[in-house]
Amino acid sequence: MSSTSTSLSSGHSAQLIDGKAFAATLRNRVREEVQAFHARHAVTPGLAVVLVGNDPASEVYVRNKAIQTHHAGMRSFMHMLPETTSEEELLGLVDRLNKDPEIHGILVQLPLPAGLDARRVTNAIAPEKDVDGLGEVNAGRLAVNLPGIVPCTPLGCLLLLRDQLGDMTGLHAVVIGCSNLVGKPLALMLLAEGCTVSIAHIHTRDPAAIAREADILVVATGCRELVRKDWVKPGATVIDVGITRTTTPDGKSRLVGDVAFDEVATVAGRITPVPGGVGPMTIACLLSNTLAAARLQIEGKLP
Ligand SMILES: Nc1nc(=O)c2c([nH]1)NC[C@@H]1CN(c3ccc(C(=O)N[C@@H](CCC(=O)O)C(=O)O)cc3)C=[N+]21
Repeated sequence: MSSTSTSLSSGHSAQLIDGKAFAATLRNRVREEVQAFHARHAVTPGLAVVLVGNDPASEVYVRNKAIQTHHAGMRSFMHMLPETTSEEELLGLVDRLNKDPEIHGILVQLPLPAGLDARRVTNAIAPEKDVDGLGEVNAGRLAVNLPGIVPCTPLGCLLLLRDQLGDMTGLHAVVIGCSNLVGKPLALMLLAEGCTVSIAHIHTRDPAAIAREADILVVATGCRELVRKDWVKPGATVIDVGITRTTTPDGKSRLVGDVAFDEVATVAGRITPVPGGVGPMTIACLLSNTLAAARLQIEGKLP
């Protein structure tokens, strides 16, 4: 759905993958399903978001999450904790949220301030409430192809790719970046789709050469504009997960991705923009995961 050609003067120009429009469609579908769920069980799905410290960028995301959670007909519970919060206090909150029947999903915003063990906190979230899919139970279930809750950003990428490409069997997918949050789970999801998957990371000798083999190229490194035109096979589908905030010479704030968009769009077949690509899909998938978690807890099964 909703692809438009980028208006570049150069010969070949990529179709733009409109993540913002796709996310709006997904959020509407979640809202309808939340209504149907409420009609069956008289239960409103609830999402708890925990933010420790005051990182301004995180505060923006967290506020957006709360607004969109309400729009989807779900309840949102915000927990803003001071930078000085101890690990024991944070684990105590997670424990209370685990036991609270009004909460179906728990997300602890990352990164946590120095001194707090993110692995330990993430693992303390009950697996059936782990809407980020980052705990060992959900991560392990993904690795062995069992149903579970999968991380929001890779899920958003996968939904965009399925919508654009349909059956991906046999396509070569190259994922640049191997984080537990994005690259690694996405590589497993693409493998389950039947793709041949290569993962490039910080120690990869010639990432450009590997990227050039890709039918599907996903970039999740956090290195702004890492991927240039000569990294991309003509006609490839390019998904840009990176978001870096920069300031232009005239003092305006601007978001840039991990892909040099203007030049890559002249060779790629399809490409996601930043902003308006993967970012909005992440939040829409968080809402979808919260409903899935509520179904798992109330109906005993994942949708
Ligand atoms: N436990 C955890 N789970 C996360 O999923 C998580 C996290 N921690 N920490 C921070 C990152 C970042 N993240 C984004 C979500 C939406 C946009 C988004 O909507 N971006 C808009 C632009 C928003 C803007 O203008 O700033 C876009 O790309 O169009 C971006 C980034 C989720 N994260």
